[in-house]
Amino acid sequence: MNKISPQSLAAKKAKGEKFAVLTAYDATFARVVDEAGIDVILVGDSLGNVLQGHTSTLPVSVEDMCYHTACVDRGTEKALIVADLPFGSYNTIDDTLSNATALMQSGAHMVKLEGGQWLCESIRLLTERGIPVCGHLGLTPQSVNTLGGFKVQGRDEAGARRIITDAKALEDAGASLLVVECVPTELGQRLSEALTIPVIGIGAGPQTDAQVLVLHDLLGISRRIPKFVKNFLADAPDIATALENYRVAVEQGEFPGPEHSFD
Ligand SMILES: Nc1nc(=O)c2c([nH]1)NC[C@@H]1CN(c3ccc(C(=O)N[C@@H](CCC(=O)O)C(=O)O)cc3)CN21
Ligand SMILES: CC(C)C(=O)C(=O)O
Ligand SMILES: [Mg+2]
Repeated sequence: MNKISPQSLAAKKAKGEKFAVLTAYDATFARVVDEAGIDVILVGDSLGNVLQGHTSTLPVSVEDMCYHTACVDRGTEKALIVADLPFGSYNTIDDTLSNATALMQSGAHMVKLEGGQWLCESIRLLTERGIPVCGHLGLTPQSVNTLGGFKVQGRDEAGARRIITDAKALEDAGASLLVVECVPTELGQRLSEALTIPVIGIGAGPQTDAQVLVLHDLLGISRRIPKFVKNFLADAPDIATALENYRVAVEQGEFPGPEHSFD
């Protein structure tokens, strides 16, 4: 049984303690991430980019996600495992419940889905059935074709208000965590203040309750490196130390800096 829970993460926020989240997709990296003291491992659909070589997350299947979640589960002792529901796997309530069940039976402790108010009924049903939920707002990569690219979201006041309204709706529906991707620093701060549940930022500035990065980006081996990424292996002797340095930098509020944030 993992030692980190939605409740222990909520308690950290209540005490003003920040925590680190990192992706992993296999047992060996999951073990190294777990041993670095990182509280949450995200089995992200970013595996479509970093493992499969696609230019988006859209081709990733539920089968792919279950396979990698099971691999990560075998390498993890302490961390909470969150698995992405991939593109097209939560279009209907029935699909949402059966695909989330498959991820949980593969070893996930929580599922993540991208979107706002339209997801509230799904989130209510999932939590009623014992499946904790992480929301994902701001730049939602599964919607890259409707967004018109990987662009910063919530730059104007109306857009920022829409994201805050969505975030409160997800929390009210029962979400335990919220990822916010690529929004201005000020909006990252407003979201963290507006919500009781921990807000995990990626390109959302230093004021969020937690930070997440893609493992291969942090190690400096990804094809394209977004602005919000820091290569932690550049100043470390090995991968284990790089991951520990990332965790400490997040916990102490030293990462991300202004050079990794949008204003
Ligand atoms: N390797 C990897 N890292 C990620 O962070 C990641 C993935 N893959 N795949 C899924 C999504 C896609 N993500 C992305 C991809 C590109 C940008 C990007 O190019 N952002 C611009 C912002 C442009 C603007 O100012 O509007 C940047 O400069 O970082 C951001 C997030 C985040 N996720
Ligand atoms: C970038 C993070 C938040 C994600 O959703 C993923 O890795 O798929
Ligand atoms: Mg994802």
